[in-house]
Amino acid sequence: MKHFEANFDGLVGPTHNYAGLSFGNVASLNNAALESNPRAAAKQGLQKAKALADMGMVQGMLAPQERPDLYTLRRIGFSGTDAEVLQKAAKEAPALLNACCSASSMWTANAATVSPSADSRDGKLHFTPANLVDKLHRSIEPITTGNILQATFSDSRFFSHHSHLPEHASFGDEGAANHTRMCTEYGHAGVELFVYGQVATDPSAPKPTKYPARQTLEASQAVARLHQLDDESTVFIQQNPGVIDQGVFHNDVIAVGNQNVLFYHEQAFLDTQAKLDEIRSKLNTELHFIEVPTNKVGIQDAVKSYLFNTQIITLPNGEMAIIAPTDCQENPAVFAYLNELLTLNTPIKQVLYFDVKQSMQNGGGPACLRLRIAMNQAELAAVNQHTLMNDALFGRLNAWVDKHYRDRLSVKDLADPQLIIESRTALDELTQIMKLGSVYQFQR
Ligand SMILES: NCCC[C@H](NC(=O)CCC(=O)O)C(=O)O
Repeated sequence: MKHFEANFDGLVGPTHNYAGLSFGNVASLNNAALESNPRAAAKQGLQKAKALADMGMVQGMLAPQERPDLYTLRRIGFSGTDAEVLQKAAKEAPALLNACCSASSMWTANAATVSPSADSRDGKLHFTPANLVDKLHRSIEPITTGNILQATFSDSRFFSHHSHLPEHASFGDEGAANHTRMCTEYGHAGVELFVYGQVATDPSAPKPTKYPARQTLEASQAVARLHQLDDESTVFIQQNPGVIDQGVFHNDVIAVGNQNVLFYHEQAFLDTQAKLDEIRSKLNTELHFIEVPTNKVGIQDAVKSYLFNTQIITLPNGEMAIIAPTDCQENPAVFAYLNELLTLNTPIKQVLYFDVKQSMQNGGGPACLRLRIAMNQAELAAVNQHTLMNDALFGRLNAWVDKHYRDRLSVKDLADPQLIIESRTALDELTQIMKLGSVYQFQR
């Protein structure tokens, strides 16, 4: 049966804004208080998704979440009408209001960890929504994420959905941003790499000192157990704490894999050589470990340009391409490296640049915007077909964005009660376009 890797991109929500919510994420902090353009953000994401579909890739979209999150605001004691809840929160706890308004679910690399059926003992495709406990504004995502994933991958003959891990720092889980998979063919058993930032149950183990390590080994191991993966098909790698302290808040800011290619910075991991040997022993095939040295691209350039937050995709002709943000073109060291990479006799034969600056300004590159799902033809046929990108969906979603989204939004606009009405009207219509049913609380 045919098998391939699908990308499901997060549709940017109507409240996309810059609130400086992510300590340890340099772009989020540096761009706090910048005015955003939700309409442009959504359209940049749609352009990238459509371009991949046009290249013959399987491309889907995942719906955004309902924001402002009035349920959380009520849960923490703000009462009255919707408008009163917003006004009181804006006055008494503006930082909490900001956290309840983020469109951060757009970064679907953090929505969940996904293991394909080829790797799991029960032969099903497994999903575990990430609990995202390290950041308040993201910790309110997993329940609705689970609803959206179940509405998109609903057929229980093929798909197995788990609940998110316990909501405690010991199980800090950021989903696929800290997970990559190596394989020969997408439909054959591969090796799943789980990259963690700290060991929660061992206080003496290495960890960053300045910024948080969002992913724990305990969380990664729990996901591997839930997904029925064997020791032989998993490798657990610790991220270098030193790079977390320089702004590498997820592994996908410093490494990315596709099939038999692992593209990573020389400083990305601890015990690099031993871990590469382990991958080699567990995946017996020709592997391309493309290590980028510090003297060619420093950590600051990697973080600023998001060289590793690129998507490496296998095109229908079998060649690989890198989908990079235009920020990589604008950084001389990174641009020179990417041009050199194309001459290095690796499977990567082209680099395509996309403007995703609205997302980049919050620390999300092309890879953050997508959730990868390796699947086969039968599984694809079981997916909600109204979520799959094609000319019709692209047209409908662009028209939907034009109709409902603002072209500027600043943090002070988040208390505007009109924004809730606009957002709910838009999402209600979206659930009809994508035939999702009632995934949002306001619809239940
Ligand atoms: N995978 C990319 C995730 C980026 C995301 N940024 C944010 O949430 C920034 C939100 C803000 O600051 O308004 C994060 O850090 O988790």
